[in-house]
Amino acid sequence: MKFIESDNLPAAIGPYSPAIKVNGMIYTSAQVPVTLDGTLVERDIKIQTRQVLSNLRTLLEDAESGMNNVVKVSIYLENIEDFGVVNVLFAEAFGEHKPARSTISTNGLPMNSLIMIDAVAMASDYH
Ligand SMILES: C=C(N)C(=O)O
Repeated sequence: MKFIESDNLPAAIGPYSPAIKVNGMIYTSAQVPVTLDGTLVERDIKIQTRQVLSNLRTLLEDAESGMNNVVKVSIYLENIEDFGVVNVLFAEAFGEHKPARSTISTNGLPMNSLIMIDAVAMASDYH
């Protein structure tokens, strides 16, 4: 098992690793909509979704994987009404690649975020 850290991402906001690599697979922690310096972006679902997807992309690339290697995504929303907007931005981020996905709305997210996303992906050296 390898603990993945990245200098290109904000620090974890709790006692967990950004991602773990095991058996050729990358398991990411849920990404929150914060910038590299740890600042929470504006409380707007489009801005927060783009930041989370950007953080996820950076994390996966630093873990020798990538968006096209993603197998499963989990999305956590504060408001299920944001589902449609998130779908549009999700499709932009993943393009033709369509991972398996689950989306749930929750009663509150860390840092009062509107969205968090985590993923399971194949590492590029997976056989
Ligand atoms: C933000 C998280 N991934 C967490 O608190 O688990």
